[in-house]
Amino acid sequence: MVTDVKQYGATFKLDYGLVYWNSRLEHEHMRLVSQFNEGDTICDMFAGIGPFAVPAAQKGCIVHANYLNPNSIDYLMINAKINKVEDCVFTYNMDARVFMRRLMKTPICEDTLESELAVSSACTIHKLPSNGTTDSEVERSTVEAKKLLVSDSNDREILQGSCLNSDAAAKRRSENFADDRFVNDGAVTAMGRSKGGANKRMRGSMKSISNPWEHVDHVVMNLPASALEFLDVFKGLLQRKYWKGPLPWIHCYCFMRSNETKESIITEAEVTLNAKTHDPIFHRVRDVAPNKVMICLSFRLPPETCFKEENTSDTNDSMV
Ligand SMILES: C[S@@+](CC[C@H](N)C(=O)[O-])C[C@H]1O[C@@H](n2cnc3c(N)ncnc32)[C@H](O)[C@@H]1O
Repeated sequence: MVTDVKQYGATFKLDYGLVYWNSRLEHEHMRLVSQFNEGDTICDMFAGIGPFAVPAAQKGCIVHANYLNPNSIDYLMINAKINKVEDCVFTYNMDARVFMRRLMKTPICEDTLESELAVSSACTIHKLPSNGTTDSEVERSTVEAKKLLVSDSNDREILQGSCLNSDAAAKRRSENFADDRFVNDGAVTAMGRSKGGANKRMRGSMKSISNPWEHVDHVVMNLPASALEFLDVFKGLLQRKYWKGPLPWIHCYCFMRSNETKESIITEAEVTLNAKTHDPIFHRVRDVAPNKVMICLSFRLPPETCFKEENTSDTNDSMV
């Protein structure tokens, strides 16, 4: 059943039979987005139909939103369009670990700054991975995405519009912003495609756009049953020589059962990260069952986790 729901200023179209939606998370979506600033770069590893991604984009953030279920990505793109933020939301349809590794992959050639990002955007919905056929999860999700593409001509228009736009924007970002995160009005306007809405707002107000391998402000991980396990993706993910500014905040959702404590959850995260977190923030989201609460563990990514050693640059190629 297709229906429309509203969360604060955003409208979401969804089919309850095809996608995940939990209206009890409304306040949590808004709480987290309230921590983002205009111009921030956000990665949402488990984006669903966009309850973090769309309001973040409405706020003037650039959002890289990924999900394994192609039906959800379909609705995410529809919702980005409904809310007039399709130019700020880049969508990906692959396993979350593969997504992060591809997004953070540094330029193939430092001189041209040709980047894997364009490949990443292109291969998500309407193209096969360039030569990444070794990863069965990407392969599977891409095949599913291809099926989706031929299934409905109305959706196809939206899918292709969004993808083409993402590709063009990614290319422009490679050309214009690779050396300098701080861009002028004109460069940002060049990203805009539709009239009015968020784009109009962005023209006058957006301050910076970064290549994700250079800077990301927040990573959202809303997969409470196993997000803690996915923290391993950050090991050696970034290259110090490219990174600019502070490391990202990670917002990792998980369940805490009666036999667990705040300390045991943090320890589990730190074991996976292989590093200590500094002043992690522990937020209780909601009671899920008598002995189970959903929590959000937020912390800045420790440098010991994410920077590969300078002399192991080949690690970047072996990751995907
Ligand atoms: C709890 S939902 C969160 C959706 C959205 N962020 C929200 O708040 O409504 C997490 C979803 O992640 C998807 N998922 C599971 N494993 C995944 C993976 N390896 N990569 C990407 N998405 C995955 C599942 O389909 C699951 O429904």
